[in-house]
Amino acid sequence: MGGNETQDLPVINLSDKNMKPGTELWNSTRNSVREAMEHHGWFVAEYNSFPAELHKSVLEASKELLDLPPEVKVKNENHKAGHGYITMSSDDQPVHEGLGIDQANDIQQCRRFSSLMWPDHHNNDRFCETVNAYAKMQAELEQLVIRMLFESYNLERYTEKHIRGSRYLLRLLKYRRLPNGEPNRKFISHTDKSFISILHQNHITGLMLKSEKEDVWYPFIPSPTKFAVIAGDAIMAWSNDRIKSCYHKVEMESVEMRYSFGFFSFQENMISTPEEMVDKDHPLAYKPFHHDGLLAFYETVEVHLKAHRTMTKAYCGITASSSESVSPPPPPPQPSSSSSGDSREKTASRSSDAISQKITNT
Ligand SMILES: O=C(O)CCC(=O)C(=O)O
Ligand SMILES: [Fe+2]
Repeated sequence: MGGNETQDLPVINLSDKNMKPGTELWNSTRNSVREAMEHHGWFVAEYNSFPAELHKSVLEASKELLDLPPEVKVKNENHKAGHGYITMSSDDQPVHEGLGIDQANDIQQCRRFSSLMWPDHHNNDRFCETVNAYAKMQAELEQLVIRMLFESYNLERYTEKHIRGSRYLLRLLKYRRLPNGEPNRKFISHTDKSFISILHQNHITGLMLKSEKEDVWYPFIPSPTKFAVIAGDAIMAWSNDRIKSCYHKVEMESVEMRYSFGFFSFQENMISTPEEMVDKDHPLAYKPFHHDGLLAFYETVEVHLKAHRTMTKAYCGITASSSESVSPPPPPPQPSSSSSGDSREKTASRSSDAISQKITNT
């Protein structure tokens, strides 16, 4: 695991009604967000600007969905890796599963998804409305973080275009302890390939977040109003390495099921490092790139490299020899065959529990 563990999570309250742009409270919160992202690569948002029942209802919706038989869940095919059905098993038992709902903030996409999962049910409205309301709430939180971060770098002129070009993936995840009673450590340390990821969950612990500057693992303490906001590989490149993408993993020991909700933002516009991010201490480190191109590239690298953010450097990094001419890396293949909110290792075989891991659509 590496590093020590500590309990003092960096928590930032993002739901104060008085926190309007331009106020002192906004400015100090904005500065805390930037500081935490640069120091740790993540922070915990205390956020309650949504109906309290939404956490409960998205949890019920997840259970209902993930309880479907595997032959139904695999129907959620998506040519974008990590957007479909993901499963890992131990002793032939699924111990980790995830289903992605691409563009879940769009009700039509939720309807398309639910009619695939429940073709015989005429009434999927409740499921659709729940996941859609949940994704919209998460998108608001993500956009609040983007607004604050961009402003903290005096880059607010890019905010609206960035938000308009954002695409969101909601992934509903379920974890159980291994059949032999051992803790589930299948979800190994990795960085997400998103711009920003937001993780939220039920009451079962297990998520660990590594602090970039402290080299310490923090166990996330769940609550319905606590969200782990973490930097993905794309924001690392955009920020010219001022914000490093966050290594995180799941180690869960409970006999009770752990459910979590991953919300991942991706950028449709070309991503290029603003010149304000470059100075003599921070020479330009990345070429402009397409997010989908980065995701597609990650799909081509060897399994043991996928979890590592260093691959972003390999894709669009500027090395001493390439710094002379900054030409963008190739765009993604058409139609886009990219993506994923994560890049967990696909075949993390460990002799102790004979992991057999199957990932669909990745
Ligand atoms: O279950 C969690 O809390 C983590 C999920 C995650 O890291 C991912 O889906 O990339
Ligand atoms: Fe992740």
